[in-house]
Amino acid sequence: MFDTLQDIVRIAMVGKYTGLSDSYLSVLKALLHASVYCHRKLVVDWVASTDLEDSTKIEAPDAYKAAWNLLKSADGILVPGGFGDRGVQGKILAAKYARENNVPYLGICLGMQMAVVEFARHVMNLPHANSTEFDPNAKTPCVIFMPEGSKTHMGGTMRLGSRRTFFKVADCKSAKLYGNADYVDERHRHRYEVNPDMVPEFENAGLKFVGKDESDRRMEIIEIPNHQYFIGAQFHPEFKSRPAKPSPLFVGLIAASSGQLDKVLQGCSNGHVIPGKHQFSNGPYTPAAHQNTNGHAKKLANGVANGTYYPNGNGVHA
Ligand SMILES: NC(=O)CC[C@H](N)C(=O)O
Repeated sequence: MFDTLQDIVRIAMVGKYTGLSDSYLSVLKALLHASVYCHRKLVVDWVASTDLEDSTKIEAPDAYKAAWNLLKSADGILVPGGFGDRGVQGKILAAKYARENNVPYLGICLGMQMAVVEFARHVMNLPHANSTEFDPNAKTPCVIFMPEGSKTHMGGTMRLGSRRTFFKVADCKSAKLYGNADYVDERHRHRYEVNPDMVPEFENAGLKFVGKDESDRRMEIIEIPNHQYFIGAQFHPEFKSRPAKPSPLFVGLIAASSGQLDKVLQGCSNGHVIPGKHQFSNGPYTPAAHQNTNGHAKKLANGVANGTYYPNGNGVHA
């Protein structure tokens, strides 16, 4: 199927490239599933985020030029999840470029958090905005350590696994892509989150938090409504993408990057949901159901410690 596709869609994937991690491979597969759905031949240009940074311009001007050329010739930009501060500035620059030039953008986990920092710095004029992951004493902490976590017990306190996101804005792009669902269960893996106290400021400036958790205090999906496709998710939609069930947010990215978003969104509101539309028939967590489906007791323990856990039985822990 892939080999018969002619029209190319070019996605710049901006990350750290010191060896491909499993999570990048999942993102790659999710891009592929969505591209086949949109009848496009996927070309992924790997852009090392450090190469976009000013320091590279001086130290390795050719790498800097090559990275920016790749970014600028992409139809869409994806910034995946990650940990550690190397290359973070480059991710912020990629989000800025996408936002300012109306280029489709999908930010996943760290890619969403950096889009929030970028928006604070350059739209809201808050030059000291940062995540406390990268500056624990940030003057404007717009991404903060999750209160229920513990800095001294890293492994066990990550917010992990399937959690529920409730759509707060009915006519936003992401809700439509998910088939106008009221909520969706997706997988998580993070320790930091958008500072809920800054949400009204962000929303007044035009960054909308269209998906939140059940507490309404944890931000799950961002959108810039007047941009062609600028979406960030705190969760990892790539983990539930399958060849015949592409992830809706990835379909949105590829559709926007190949001039098909309106058609896809129209299809969604006419009831033609993307085959990847997630199963919503799952009840809230029960230990027996969870253990019967996959038996990952360790993940279960983490999940329960950090709030409500929603198994959904369709490959959540695959
Ligand atoms: N998976 C990720 O991208 C994690 C993002 C960020 N490092 C956090 O812990 O919240």
